[in-house]
Amino acid sequence: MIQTHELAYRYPRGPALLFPDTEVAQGGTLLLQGRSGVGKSTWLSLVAGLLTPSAGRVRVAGQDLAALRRGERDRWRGRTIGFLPQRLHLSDALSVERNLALAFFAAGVPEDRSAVRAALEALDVGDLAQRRPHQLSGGQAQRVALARAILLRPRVLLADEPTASLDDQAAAAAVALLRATAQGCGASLVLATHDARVREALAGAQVLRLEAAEATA
Ligand SMILES: Nc1ncnc2c1ncn2[C@@H]1O[C@H](COP(=O)(O)OP(=O)(O)OP(=O)(O)O)[C@@H](O)[C@H]1O
Repeated sequence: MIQTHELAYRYPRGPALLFPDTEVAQGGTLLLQGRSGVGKSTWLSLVAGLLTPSAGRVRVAGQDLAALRRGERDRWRGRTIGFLPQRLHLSDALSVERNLALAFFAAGVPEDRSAVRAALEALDVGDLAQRRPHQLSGGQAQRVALARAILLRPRVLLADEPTASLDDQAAAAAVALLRATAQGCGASLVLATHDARVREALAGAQVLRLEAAEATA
């Protein structure tokens, strides 16, 4: 479940953004739409607790984010949010398996190697566990990043432009995979995209369309 109320964010040397109120049910799918620069990535970062709102409130899986102290917020995020960023942020210094293991460290919970193996198997990349990320194709790297995102069975799965660099077939597969993966762990799914193919694939899903509306505060 995600709820936002009068949410706004002002970048120190950038625009002030004001977001429409939103409610996404647990297990629901939200398409976050709007042209480039309108604030989709910012909205995702606010919901993930990576940015602190200038005004308004965010509640995710029953937790009011403003009630969390900084250190608590990082652990909360590690346990609650699965994030598939635009740039995948996999470390080439570590094997695929060790990249996933970092998620336990970030969440402050004991490492569980069998869960790492299970997540990689679920995304059909179990045989790549010992490779380094630079030895993977783009699609394989995305699957690995998705395996990392669901490793701790998040309540919310956030994906930022997951089809941006994919051809039609791969884009359809990525959307289907995200949906199935979110359903598999009962997570709410948010896809930020301006890709018409995703809109078509998820016709009927809840939509939040962001417009270029600057806050006056
Ligand atoms: N660190 C920053 N400092 C100042 N301005 C920023 C910063 N990050 C983003 N912005 C600005 O905030 C606005 C929203 O950016 P954001 O990345 O959220 O948009 P977006 O809708 O995700 O764009 P895209 O579709 O191109 O990824 C843009 O005008 C951007 O230039």
